[in-house]
Amino acid sequence: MTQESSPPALHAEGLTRRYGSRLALADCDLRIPRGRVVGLVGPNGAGKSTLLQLACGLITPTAGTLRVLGDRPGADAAHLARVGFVAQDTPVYAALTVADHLRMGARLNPSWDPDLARRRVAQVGLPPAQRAGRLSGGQRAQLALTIAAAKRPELLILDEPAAALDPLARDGFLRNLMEFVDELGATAVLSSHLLGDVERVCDHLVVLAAGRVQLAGDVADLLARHRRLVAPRGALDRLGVTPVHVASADGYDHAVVRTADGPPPPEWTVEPVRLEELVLAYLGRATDGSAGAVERAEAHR
Ligand SMILES: Nc1ncnc2c1ncn2[C@@H]1O[C@H](COP(=O)(O)OP(=O)(O)OP(=O)(O)O)[C@@H](O)[C@H]1O
Repeated sequence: MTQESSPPALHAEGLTRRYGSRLALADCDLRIPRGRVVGLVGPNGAGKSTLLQLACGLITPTAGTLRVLGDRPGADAAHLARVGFVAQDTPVYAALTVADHLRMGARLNPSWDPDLARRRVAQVGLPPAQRAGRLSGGQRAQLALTIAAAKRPELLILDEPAAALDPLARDGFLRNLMEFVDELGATAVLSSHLLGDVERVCDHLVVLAAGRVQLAGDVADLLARHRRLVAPRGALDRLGVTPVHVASADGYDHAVVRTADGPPPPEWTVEPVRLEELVLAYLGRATDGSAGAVERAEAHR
């Protein structure tokens, strides 16, 4: 089966999760194809960790369905082995050494790749005899990534893995992540508040806000489907389309619109939209309460 013909990495239909009376995810439909590096972005409390924990089988949906690699998340040990997870605080066992972690990984995971683990530990300079409690935040993140990747998962899920790292450590971490994904031929889903990181490594984007999917699709398609219009303030009223979002500055309106809304009037300056602007436009729209239909760019590859 090719990556395109195999079941999607993640397929949610009407996915809903409540914590008591709090609605963390509301009726989400989402289809993430395989072979992508997916950026999951959204403000605090948007439901990102909830979605990732559902995908790992750590929690179950209140309503709706979620299929991961074609199966119920955490359906059995074999399915668990196909998914690697690096949780938000990149947890490791403080009293165990780096080498202990690798030994434990080998015992617990049938598909463990000892060569990959040893090679990566050496490459990122993790001292095997060092207790994990004495590693820096960046080193702990590298160890957690190494353990998740040495399972040789088909899907690697990372919840804000680089949040606590300095720019240099983050750069190294992301480079490593990309090498892993290439080497494993895996799909990766990472949540992040750092849009620069998402822009750098992700080719698929999911924007969540208030527990709902606001935007989803391959980055190239999403960028091609939107543009930025700039015109003197007030001209927008004559445009006759509903922009995704408008920001005003220095007497000008900057509107992010869908290309499907037709050609812009001649007095408008048309510019390509950047990923950060696109994300902010959809988040702004969700915050304004003007969110309408979810925007999706279906994957073509
Ligand atoms: N165990 C829990 N018990 C109760 N409410 C929870 C629990 N976990 C999450 N929530 C609530 O669900 C909503 C979504 O939380 P979630 O952690 O999924 O958001 P997030 O997008 O990952 O946020 P952040 O970017 O701050 O990590 C929030 O309102 C949060 O308070």
